[in-house]
Amino acid sequence: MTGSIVEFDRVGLRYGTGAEVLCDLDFRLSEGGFYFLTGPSGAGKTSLLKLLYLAQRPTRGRMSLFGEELGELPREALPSYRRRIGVVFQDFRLIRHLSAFDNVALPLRIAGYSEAEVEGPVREMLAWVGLADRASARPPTLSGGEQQRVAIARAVIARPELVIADEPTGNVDAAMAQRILHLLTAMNRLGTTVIVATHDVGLIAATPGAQLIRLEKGLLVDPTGALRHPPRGAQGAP
Ligand SMILES: Nc1ncnc2c1ncn2[C@@H]1O[C@H](COP(=O)(O)OP(=O)(O)OP(=O)(O)O)[C@@H](O)[C@H]1O
Repeated sequence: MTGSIVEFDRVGLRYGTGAEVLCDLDFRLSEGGFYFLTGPSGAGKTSLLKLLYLAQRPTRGRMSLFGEELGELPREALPSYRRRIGVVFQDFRLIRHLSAFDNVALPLRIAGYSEAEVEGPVREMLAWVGLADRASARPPTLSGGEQQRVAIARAVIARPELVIADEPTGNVDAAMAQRILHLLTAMNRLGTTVIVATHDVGLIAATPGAQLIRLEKGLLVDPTGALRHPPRGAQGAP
């Protein structure tokens, strides 16, 4: 049986003094699984992803990541956790003054790779996402779809243990969406756990082995209980 990479135990989140936007979330994600997070606009998908990539802390309940309970972790420990996670943000968050190449290279440089080790993989990844000829372009000169592809390349380049992607195909055409899905499923086969928030039913249909996590008004819809108690050996890999 695979272990859980993420465990939520009655997790709730509210922003400031507002109502809870996530309530009583109880679920586990298996190491090596592929998950789609779905639900209507405003259901709380981005908020749930923010908890996973440690941009927000739960206001209630307990959450563990990579087998560690987060409530007990000092703030200084968070960066080392974040380095194990690749994130594709809904609004990309590229560094404006760095070229596409340097944006994608960033996680490798932070991890201490030499320039000789960075060059080849970054060029290869940019070629994979169709941006070989845009390597020296800065984000403000790239289209939305091109920026999204740089963001995806940056999220996966350092082979993180967990990839979290918020609508990663929202700005690209159907052929590029398939290519991005292929990249994510290939990483998943190598052992990376992947969670993708999406409204794209075509993407979900093209990934038959993936598991669905559905949120509605901040609540997890899990009628079979499969997300609370994953069956033995469940991986969800396509
Ligand atoms: N920083 C914030 N401060 C206050 N409320 C917020 C904040 N971010 C999100 N919300 C509220 O939390 C709820 C869930 O928003 P969230 O962005 O998580 O939904 P979503 O499912 O990702 O929506 P979409 O599909 O439109 O991206 C919404 O009611 C939203 O208004």
